[in-house]
Amino acid sequence: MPTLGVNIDHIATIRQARRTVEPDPVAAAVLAELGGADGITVHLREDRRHIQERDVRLLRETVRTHLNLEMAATDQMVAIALDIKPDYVTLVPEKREEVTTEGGLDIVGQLDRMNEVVDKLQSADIPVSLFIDADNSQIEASVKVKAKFIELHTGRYAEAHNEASRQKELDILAQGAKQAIASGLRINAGHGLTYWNVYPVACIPGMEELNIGHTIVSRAALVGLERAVREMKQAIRGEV
Ligand SMILES: CC(=O)[C@@H](O)[C@H](O)COP(=O)(O)O
Ligand SMILES: NCC(=O)COP(=O)(O)O
Repeated sequence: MPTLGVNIDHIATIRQARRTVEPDPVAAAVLAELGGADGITVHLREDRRHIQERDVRLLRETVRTHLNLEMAATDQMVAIALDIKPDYVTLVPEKREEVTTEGGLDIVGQLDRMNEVVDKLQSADIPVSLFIDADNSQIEASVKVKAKFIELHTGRYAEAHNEASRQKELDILAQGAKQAIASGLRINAGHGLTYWNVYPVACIPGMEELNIGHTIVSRAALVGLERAVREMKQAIRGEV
């Protein structure tokens, strides 16, 4: 079965809603690891809407599993990655106005640039994963640029509205995984996975790691709410 990389971006989203210091993603990473996370994933977006550079620097010091830094393939981000040295980098596409990552990277359309970025990072011993759709030509291009991993974008599978389209998207992911492994790539997957849709993706042969965030942070907010209210009542009574 694949390992679990817990994406803690949306802990930082709550903090940034008030530009305050809580909740701290660094504390969240410790708790995620105590809960069994096999890795910690953060997406340092160019617009810094959630995770901040300070978070990545501190996480580099505190994470005991492995740190996966998701980032756009820009010069600024490459410089940050070379300085902080995460355990691996996942290159992702970014649009400023998007609510969340909308699709996979176009490796085919920017082969030279991807080649350059993958080479810079991997020459510094930072393995690179490319976040792509399970598309034949994008997988071939990922092999050409010599990335160690790809992360299959599971967004379309997650958003499928009925069983038939979900099964169709799952078959596409499984076929992409098969092609990638046969070409020597290692495979991860993520985006939009939930407690209800994760298992079929976890069963795809050769899947190494699933990166999951939003659903875990959402559930944490609900399962932790009763205790949080109880503790505030105690605080009001001067008991904590
Ligand atoms: C690339 C990816 O799937 C994650 O980084 C996800 O996008 C979480 O971050 P956002 O919610 O900011 O998109
Ligand atoms: N790369 C996917 C990821 O890190 C988490 O995505 P999500 O579970 O927050 O949709």
